[in-house]
Amino acid sequence: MGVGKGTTARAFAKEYGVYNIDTDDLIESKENKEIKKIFEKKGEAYFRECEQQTADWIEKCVTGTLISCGGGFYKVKNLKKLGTVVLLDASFEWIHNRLKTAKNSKQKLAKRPLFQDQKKAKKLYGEREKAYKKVADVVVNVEGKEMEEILKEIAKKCKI
Ligand SMILES: Nc1ncnc2c1ncn2[C@@H]1O[C@H](COP(=O)(O)OP(=O)(O)OP(=O)(O)O)[C@@H](O)[C@H]1O
Ligand SMILES: O=C(O)C1=C[C@@H](O)[C@@H](O)[C@H](O)C1
Repeated sequence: MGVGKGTTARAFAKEYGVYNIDTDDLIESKENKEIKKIFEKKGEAYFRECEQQTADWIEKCVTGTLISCGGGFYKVKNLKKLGTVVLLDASFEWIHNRLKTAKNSKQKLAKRPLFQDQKKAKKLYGEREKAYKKVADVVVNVEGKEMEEILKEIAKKCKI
């Protein structure tokens, strides 16, 4: 969380004239509940089922679209059938530092149940780091880069 998936996806869509969708937004819309509430009322396992359903829908129905996803979405069974997987990479410290200074970061953190506790969040990052790199087709390090540079690198590496 917080590496900039949503912000980058929106900027990329604008620059390259494609549509973008976000799996967290799709789930909130389908469930008619914020993610925080889904975790509270139905639990994480239910949220993960929602992610798998979303992946199944994407596989069946979505083409030519940029998809930003939740931090745990990489675990869906059919990830590699959905398209080119781009990892926006940055260290935990860098992400955390930017979140501390970003103007909407308090709201952002409040919305994400798995990031309420910094120690636990760091542990989760450590557990996922290798798995993210394993599933990624393309890795773009975003630390200290301007958005323009990030977008160009994504486009070049994805041959767009
Ligand atoms: N290139 C950027 N320059 C400056 N601030 C940025 C940039 N990209 C993202 N941010 C800020 O960093 C924070 C996290 O970005 P964003 O919400 O896009 O992350 P995310 O990975 O989509 O998070 P989540 O998975 O929780 O939705 C936001 O406050 C956003 O405004
Ligand atoms: O990293 C995660 O597992 C999550 C990240 C968020 O984007 C949301 O998908 C949800 O809060 C879970």
